[in-house]
Amino acid sequence: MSYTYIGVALLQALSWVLQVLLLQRFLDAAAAYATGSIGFRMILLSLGALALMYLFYHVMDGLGNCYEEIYGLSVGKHLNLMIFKRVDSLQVSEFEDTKRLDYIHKAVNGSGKLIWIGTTLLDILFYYTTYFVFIGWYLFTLKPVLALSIVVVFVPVMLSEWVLMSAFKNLEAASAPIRRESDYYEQCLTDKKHLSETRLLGATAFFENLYTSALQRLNAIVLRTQVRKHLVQLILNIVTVIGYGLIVYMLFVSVMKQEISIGAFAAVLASIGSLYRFMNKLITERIAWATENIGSTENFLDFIDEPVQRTSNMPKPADSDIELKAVRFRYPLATRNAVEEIDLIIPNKQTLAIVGENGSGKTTLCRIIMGLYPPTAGEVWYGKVEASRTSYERTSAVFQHYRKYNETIRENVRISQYSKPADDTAVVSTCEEAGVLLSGEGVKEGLNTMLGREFGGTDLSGGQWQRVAIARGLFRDSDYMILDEPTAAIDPLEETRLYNDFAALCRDKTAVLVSHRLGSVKLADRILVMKDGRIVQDGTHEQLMSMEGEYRTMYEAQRKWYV
Ligand SMILES: Nc1ncnc2c1ncn2[C@@H]1O[C@H](COP(=O)(O)OP(=O)(O)OP(=O)(O)O)[C@@H](O)[C@H]1O
Repeated sequence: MSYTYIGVALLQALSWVLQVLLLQRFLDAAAAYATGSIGFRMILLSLGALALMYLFYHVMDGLGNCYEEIYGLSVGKHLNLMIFKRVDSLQVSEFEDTKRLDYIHKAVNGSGKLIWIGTTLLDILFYYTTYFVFIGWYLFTLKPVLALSIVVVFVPVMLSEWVLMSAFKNLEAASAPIRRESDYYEQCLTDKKHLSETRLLGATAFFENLYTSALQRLNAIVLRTQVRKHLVQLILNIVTVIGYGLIVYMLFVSVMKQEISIGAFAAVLASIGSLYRFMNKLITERIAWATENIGSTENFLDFIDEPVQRTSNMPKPADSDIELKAVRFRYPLATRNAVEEIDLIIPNKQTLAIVGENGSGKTTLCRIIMGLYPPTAGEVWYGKVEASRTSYERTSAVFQHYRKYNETIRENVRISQYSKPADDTAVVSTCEEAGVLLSGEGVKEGLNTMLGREFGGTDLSGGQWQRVAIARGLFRDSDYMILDEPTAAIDPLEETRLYNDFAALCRDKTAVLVSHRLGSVKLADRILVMKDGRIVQDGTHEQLMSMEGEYRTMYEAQRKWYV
C-alpha cells in the first residue's frame, strides 16, 4: 500500500515538472512559429503534449488523494490497535489519577493525528522533495542564481514553523484537562445516563455555566496561540513575497539581456508562481498542521514507548492462599488512606464476606485483593506471585458498578469467557442460574435479544441488568470469585435464592463477597467487618454474634427492621 502511495506521489511531482518543461517548449515553439522557422503542426504537437501532461497530473492528483484516504484508514486501524493493547497493559489503578487520565487522553488523541503527520512526511519526502529537486535543477540549468529562489522561499518558512512547534505543544498540554472538563459537562447535559436527573434537579443551567466557563478558558488559551501563529506567519509571508519579487526582477533582467528565451521566462515565471503556491501549501497548511499536532503525537509515541506493566503471559495462580501484608491504599489526590494496615490471609477455597458501613473500604479492598490496584504500601501475594503481576485468567468478578453492554444477551454473558467455544447450552444454563429471563415481553429473541437502546435493543430494568452481570461473572471459569454487592438491585426473594446458589457455586473457589444484607453473608466461612479502612472484626457469623461489636449491632438493626 505505502509503495503505491509513494509511486503516485513521485509521478505527481514529476508530472508537475514536466508541465513546466512542456510549457517552455510550447512557448518557444510559438515564438519560432511567429518568426516562421517552424510549422503550425509543431505548435499543435507541443500543445497536445502539454495538455496530456496536465491531464496526467490531475489523474495522479486524484489517485494520490484516494490513496491518502485509504492509507490513513489502514494506518489508523493499526495505531488504534496499538493504543488498545497499550491501555490493556496498564494497571487499572492508573485510571484513578486524573493527571494520568489526561495523559492517556492526549495519547489517544495523538494517534489519529500521527496518521496525517505520517502522510505529510511521505508527501514531503516523495512529492515535494522530488518537485523541488527537479525544479531547482531546471532553474539552475537556466541560470544558477535562479536556483537560490527555492532557498529564499524555504528558509524563513521553516524557521517560523520551528518557533510555532513549542507553542502548540504547550497548548496541547494546557488544553487537555479543560477539554476533559468540558466534555464531562457536555455529557451531563446531553447523555442519556445523566439527562433525567439533570432535568429533574433543574441542574441544566448549573452545567451550562460550568460548560461555558470551561470553554471560555479553553478559547482564551487557543486564541493566544493562534494570534502568535498568525503573527509569525505574517512575518513569513512578507519575507517570502520580498524574495518572490527579487526573483521576478532577476528574470526580467535576464530576459532583457537575452540570457534566457521568452519561453523560458514565461515557464519560469509560472513555475516560480507554482513553487511559491506549493511552498505556501506545504508549509502553512501541511507543515503548520503537523506542527500544531506534533505535541499530541509525541504524547502518543511516549505512551506507546512506556515500559509494559502487564503482559499476556503473566502467571495464573490457582489453588493458592491470598496474603495481604501491612497493606495501605490511598487514591491519587486523596488526603487519607482508603484502607489501612490490612494483614489478612484468605486460605484457598475459603468464602469470605466483607461487611461495613458506606465508605469503610470494602470495594477498595476487593480491588486490592484482585490485584487491580497495587497497594500504596505493603504487599499482596497469590501464593508465591505478587498480585499485580498475576494474570486475571482465573479470577471472575461481579462488580458493584457493572457494565451494561449494548450486545445480545449471549454476548453479554459470553464476553467473560470469550476464548471458550460458543456453547448456547452453557450460556442458557448460566442465565437460568442467575435468573436472566430468556423469553417473554422484551426478550422475544432469547439469547439473540439485543440489549441496550444504543443499537435499537431492549432496555432492561436495573435488577434484570444485574442478573445479566451475575450470569457474566458465573460463566467465567475461575478459581477466585469476587462478588461486590452483586444483588443490590435485585428483589428479596430472588436475592435469597441467588445467595444460596452463590454459596454452592463458590464452594470449590476462593470467594470474596461484599454485601450490606447481613442475612445473606451468614453462609460465608468467615466474615470481616470494616470501619474507616480497617478490619475491626473477623470471624464466623456465630462468633461475631456471640460478642459485642459492629457486626452484632448492624445485624440486630437490620433484623429489627424486618420484624
Ligand atoms: N476513585 C476514588 N478516588 C478517591 N477516593 C475514593 C475513590 N473511591 C473510593 N474512594 C474513597 O475511599 C474510601 C473507601 O471507599 P470504598 O468504595 O472502598 O468503600 P465501600 O466500603 O465499598 O463503600 P460502599 O459501601 O459505599 O460501596 C471512601 O472514603 C471513598 O471516599
